[in-house]
Amino acid sequence: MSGPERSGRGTRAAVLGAGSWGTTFAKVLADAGCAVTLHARRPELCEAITETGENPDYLPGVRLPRTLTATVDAALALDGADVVVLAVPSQSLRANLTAWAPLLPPDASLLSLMKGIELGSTKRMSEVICEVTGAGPERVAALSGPNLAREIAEEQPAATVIACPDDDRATALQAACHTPYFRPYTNRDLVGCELGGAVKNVIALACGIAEGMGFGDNTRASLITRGLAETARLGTALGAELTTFAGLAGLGDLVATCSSPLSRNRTFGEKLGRGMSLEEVQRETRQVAEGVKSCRPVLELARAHGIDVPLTEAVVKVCHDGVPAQLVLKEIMSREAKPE
Ligand SMILES: NC(=O)C1=CN([C@@H]2O[C@H](COP(=O)(O)OP(=O)(O)OC[C@H]3O[C@@H](n4cnc5c(N)ncnc54)[C@H](O)[C@@H]3O)[C@@H](O)[C@H]2O)C=CC1
Ligand SMILES: O=C(CO)COP(=O)(O)O
Repeated sequence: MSGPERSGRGTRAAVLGAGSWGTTFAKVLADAGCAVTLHARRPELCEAITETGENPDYLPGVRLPRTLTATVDAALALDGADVVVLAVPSQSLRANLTAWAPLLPPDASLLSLMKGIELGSTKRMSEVICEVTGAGPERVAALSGPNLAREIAEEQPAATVIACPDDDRATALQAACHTPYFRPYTNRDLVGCELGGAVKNVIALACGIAEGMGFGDNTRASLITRGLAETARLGTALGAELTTFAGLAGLGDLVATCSSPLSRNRTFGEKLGRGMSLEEVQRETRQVAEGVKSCRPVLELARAHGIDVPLTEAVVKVCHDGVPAQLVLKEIMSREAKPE
């Protein structure tokens, strides 16, 4: 593996989705030496990025590399791309990708940045990508890890995982985004990495709810640890490797998201824990908090495989069934006593 200095040189990348993570990752790719085009939906955002060299809506104050260009034209962004990065909210992937699929270069690697499970189908994002585009699984990868966008945009050091069943593609993607501040590892366990990313958002909601109810570090550590246990139970039932959950896409991401005030999921949960209704919190939330929608398909997946996921169940009750957090807490704490 080459060093991080410009190891992406010669790679053309299209990033579809100019929100906080799409824009940040476009910067990472450009800093690694790739030629990057960022696709945004709104012309006024494209203009602002082009004119000011910043994304004022999602990353105010962060200078974007001059080599990064923005466009509303998806065909232009995708023309000649070796790497296509998908960075839209999970529940909007299918509709967006249906429009983009005819424009995808035939051999491009398709890299998902998304951390969610599709409502209705209970599919992981890589499964949706294969289904909509007809791409073979070897072309599809997911990037996941403790990667709060704002910190990475500020070039604070962090590591991540690129999961892909094809080793050569994983290594090429690793080179394309390796910078002095962003260190990607490869992994073959796509199921485990995607599931870790999706379920940690649900557990981060639980941590936020606990925070909003006034509880401290013991509660959060208990939720993180038992949350990891239920993620690993579900993941291994779906074919993931147990060791993935001890890695960056498991424990790493869970710790970062559950602890950080930058996390949208944790912040969303905190407002619920303080007594706001789902609708009230949704009204004042501009960016996506994936766990709010993904908690239901995660629970559905768990039930279909006979796996006990009490924390996910608790989050579904608070978010969608209108059960007061105090009552859900009482239920969780009085579950049957058992060995760890
Ligand atoms: N922000 C972060 O720190 C990280 C986010 N992620 C994941 O990356 C994915 C994208 O997240 P962000 O960029 O943070 O989201 P965001 O809410 O900041 O931006 C979403 C982007 O998708 C676009 N979009 C396209 N179709 C849309 C639709 N139908 N509804 C709403 N927006 C639509 C929006 O215009 C916007 O550019 C999510 O799955 C998230 O979990 C993963 C790691 C870090
Ligand atoms: O996935 C993330 C960090 O790795 C971002 O978490 P939030 O979506 O909760 O902000």
